[in-house]
Formats: sequence, structure tokens, C-alpha cells
Amino acid sequence: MDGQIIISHCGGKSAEVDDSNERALIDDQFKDDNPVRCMLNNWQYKQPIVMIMGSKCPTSPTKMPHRYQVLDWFMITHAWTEPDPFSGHVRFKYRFEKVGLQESSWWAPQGMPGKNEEYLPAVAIEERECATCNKKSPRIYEEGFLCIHSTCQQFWKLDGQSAAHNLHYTQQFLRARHPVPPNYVVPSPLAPSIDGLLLDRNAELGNAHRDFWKGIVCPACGNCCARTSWKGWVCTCGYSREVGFHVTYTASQLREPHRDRYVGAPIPAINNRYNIPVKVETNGATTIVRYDLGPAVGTVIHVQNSDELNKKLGMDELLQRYQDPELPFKRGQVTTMCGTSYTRNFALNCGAAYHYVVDQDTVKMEDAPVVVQNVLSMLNEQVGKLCPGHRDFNEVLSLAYLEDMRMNYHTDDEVGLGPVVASLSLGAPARMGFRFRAGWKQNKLCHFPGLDVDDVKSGIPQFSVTLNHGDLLIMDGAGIQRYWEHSLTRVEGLFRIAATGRYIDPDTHEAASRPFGPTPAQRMAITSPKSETTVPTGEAQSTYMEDFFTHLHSIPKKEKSRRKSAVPTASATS
Ligand SMILES: O=C(O)CCC(=O)C(=O)O
Ligand SMILES: [Fe+2]
Repeated sequence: MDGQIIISHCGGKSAEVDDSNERALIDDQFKDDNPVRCMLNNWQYKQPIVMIMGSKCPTSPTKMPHRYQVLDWFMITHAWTEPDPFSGHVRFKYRFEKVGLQESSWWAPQGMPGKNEEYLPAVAIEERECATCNKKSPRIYEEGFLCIHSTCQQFWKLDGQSAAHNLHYTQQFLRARHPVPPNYVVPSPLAPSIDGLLLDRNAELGNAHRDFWKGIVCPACGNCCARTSWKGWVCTCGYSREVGFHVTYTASQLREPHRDRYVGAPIPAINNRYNIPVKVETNGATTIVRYDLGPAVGTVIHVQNSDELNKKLGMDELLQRYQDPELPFKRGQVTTMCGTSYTRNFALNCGAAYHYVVDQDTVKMEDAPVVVQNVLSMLNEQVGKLCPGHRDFNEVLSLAYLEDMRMNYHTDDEVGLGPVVASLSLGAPARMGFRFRAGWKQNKLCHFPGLDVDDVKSGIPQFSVTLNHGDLLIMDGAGIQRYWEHSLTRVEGLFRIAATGRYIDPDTHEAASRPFGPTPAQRMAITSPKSETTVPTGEAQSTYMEDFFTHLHSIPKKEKSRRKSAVPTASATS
């Protein structure tokens, strides 16, 4: 790797060799493998590609300042196959060349190609035909011409013998620079302009559009900056940009335009295989639907009110007050195997501390925004009527969903939680799915005689409900969290609030809460100074590409059919 050329392999299927830090392929890579196909498409159709480098990259020419950094736009000039030095499996390799050769590369040290250096005149990479397969190969290594076609008997052989693995790239291969083909366009700047984003977007969307909650590149320091604050983007360098809401959404604006608000008894969306008993009770203004999941599990209760009753109960006002830009909503931090990330939705926890996979602050109920205090009273009153013996909630987790936000399947089964969990929905409609909790085999014994374990593994929802503005969804029974999972698969609109009440026993819950991940490291600036270099033009592109494509290492037929039949099992266990 230098400031303009990167030679690398990718395409997956590698694993650590024993306990060493070395990785090796555990299977051949094939042209039909998705990651390989993507790369070959990029090469064939000349699609520019952004290179991102991790701080642990062993061939980096300088010390990388961040865990991950964006290098630049590159194009693939050559692709070929080689045996993996450790396992002998076939692996695809690629030569990437920076598109903007005239720009100085921030990651290159002084004196390296790409750094303030007038570049050498372009040199061509020689190509030769293999006497056995009659296909062309580029000259990549000093040690001699190697046939790069893995289906050829002479693949990776020098004078009839398997070539060593510690070969040296030719100077031509390293020094060649290719003209940027006509019509070759970089699809976007590496750092999209935040002003363009904010000004061009339709203000009627009220800034709940996805563009307003995804990350930006900080215009002050170049750092990638997630939107975690309700008010807008706040970068660790001190830069901040408020977003606010241009529009205060009303319930009728957020309603699904193609479906009328509830009229009459709802039709529950049920995969009716297990005949979940459903009871519907209505008095005109309120409809209560009860999904009976069995005596050892519990009941899901869905309460829907007419528009008039919702108004009377103050639901529209609650929705409006939840759009106050001063509310301390935040996107919570989640630590995953791949690093630190954020929940999709904004959260505000009030009352007892509530720890789940997310690291979040809690506001005491006496200091909580009035809207949250009102919701708590309303939840306690309504749930008290429907679930006899209900212990008053002492916590409300308010979640704000902007466009395209959702919540994946999970259970609210943290230690110290009471058996009743109830959430009030405000704003845009959303679909909540319920499925069997994977891996909980006792399901079989517990209820639904004849439960097919494949239905547990499949992850398919057994029933789902549409939560409209003003609806109350009560999960009554600890067994629901034990044997079932729920998710918010789809929010049909720009803005939705879910305010969920729970009883949390502070002592047992605190004692059992999970450790949380580290805060994000301080980030440093990346700048990319410009310098004058010459860009080669007019040099021919490699011509062996066609040969390579017609002679590619593809999955054998037998293997292909085996993979196809394996698909359902693989997805079922995921
Ligand atoms: O958005 C919702 O209605 C569901 C929220 C939820 O499941 C939770 O807070 O645990
Ligand atoms: Fe939940």
C-alpha cells in the first residue's frame, strides 16, 4: 500500500489459524460468492469504490489516527486469483488505484507516491497468454509470469512447479497508473455537505426525515458525527448544528393516509396456526382486544379509543408536548461486537433507572417533563382498571421514532421488572410483531400443545397489531417476556412516540444490570491538503479481464445445490 495504490484481498471465508493472530481461508472463494461478485462488478463496470481503513491494518504506511478512516475513491484496475499461502484455497486479489491522483493522500508519508510527488510517467503492465489455457494474465510478480486462471493446469506455476508465496510485485505493477475512463464519475463527495442536506430538503417534512437523524461529516473537523442529541448534531470538536422541528405534527397529519382510523372491531393480523384465542370487547368509544397466550404466560391487551375519546383524554396534546425541542431525548449507546453504535430511536427514561442493552441516563420522576408525569398517571389509571392487582408503575421510558426508525425483536425481561408492561402510542401508526422467543424450548411444555419447534426457530411473527395514535398495548404476565419476543417492525410515518410504563424494583434491577461499554474515544481531525501531481492519460486498460471472466472460479454444480437446500436451515438458526 502507498498513497495511490492498494493491493489487497477480500471476500470473506477466512478464520484465525489456531490461536495465532494469522488468518487463513477456510474454503475456496468463488466468483458467485456475494462479496467476490460485488468486487468483480466494480471492476467490470468501472464503479468507483471508497476505501476505509482500520487502525490495525498492518500495511498502513502511517499510523492511523482513528479506529476507522475514510481514505478516498479508488477504482479496481486488476483482479486475479492466487492460492492462499496458509491453506492453499483459491482467493481473489485486487489492485486498487486512487481516482484523484492529482490530490495529495493524507495517509502517505513524505516521499511516497501520492504525497506531494510529481508522479512518474505511466508505465504499462505487461500481459501474456498462457500456453496451456490460451488465456491472458498480467505480469504481477518479478519472479515470472504466472497463469492467474484457477481452472488452468498451469495456475500459479513457474516452470511447471507451484510458485512460492513470498513473491515480489514488479515495478511496473506498482508504478502503473491508469487513465480514468470517460464517464467515470465519483458518485458523491466523500464528505457530503451538511448545508446542501439541510437547505435542499423539504422543510414541510419537519426535519423528522431520515436525512436529519443520520450521521454527518463534521464541517469543522471531518469527523463522522452521529446524531445522538434531540436538538441536532453535536461533534466532539465543539461544533454543533441544531435541527429542531419546523413543523409540530398533529395526529391527523401523521395518520396512515390510505387507511381510515379504527371503525368497528379490529381484525387482528394472526398467523392462526396455534389458534391463539382472541376476545374483542367494544362499547363504541373503546375497543379492547385480548390475545390469550395461556395461563402460564399472560395476555396481550390492545386498547383502542375513538378519535373523540382520544381528544378528551388529551392524547393530541401529549403528542404535541413530546415535540418540545428542549426535552432531554438522546439516542442511547449500544456496545456490540463490532464496536459502539446507537439505538435507532431517541429515548428519555424517567423514574427508576432502567438498564437494558442501552447505556442511558435517568431523570427522577419529580424532575421529569410534565408530559411524562401525565403519561405515568394515565398509564397507572388505565392499567389499574384492566389488570386487577396491578402495582403502580414507577418508570416511564419514552421513545421517539423518526422516519424509518424501528426496534428489533427483544424481550423486556430484565431482572427486577414487574409482570405488567404497558405502552402508550402517539402519532404515526406502527406495527408491533410478537414471535416465540428463540431457544426457549420449554415453550413446548408450557403451552400450545403441538408447538412446532421450527415455528420458534423461524422467527416469523405469530400475530401482530397495528398501534395507532392513542392506543394502549399492555403485556400482562411475566411469561410474555419469558416465552415471547416483540418488535416494532414498521413505523408508517414521520414521527411516533411510545411511552412505556413499568414497575422496576430498584435494588434487584441495579444489582443485576449489565456492564456497559466504553464511551467513544476522542476523535481527531482528518484533513486532505492538495498538491500538484501529473495524472497519466491515454494508457490502455488491461485486456485480460474478458479472459478472466470467462474462466472464473465458480461454485461447482454439486456444491451450488447443497447451498441452496441449506439456506432455510441457516436462516432459521440465525
Ligand atoms: O415502540 C413501542 O411501542 C415498543 C417499545 C418497547 O418495546 C420497549 O420500550 O421495550
Ligand atoms: Fe419492549
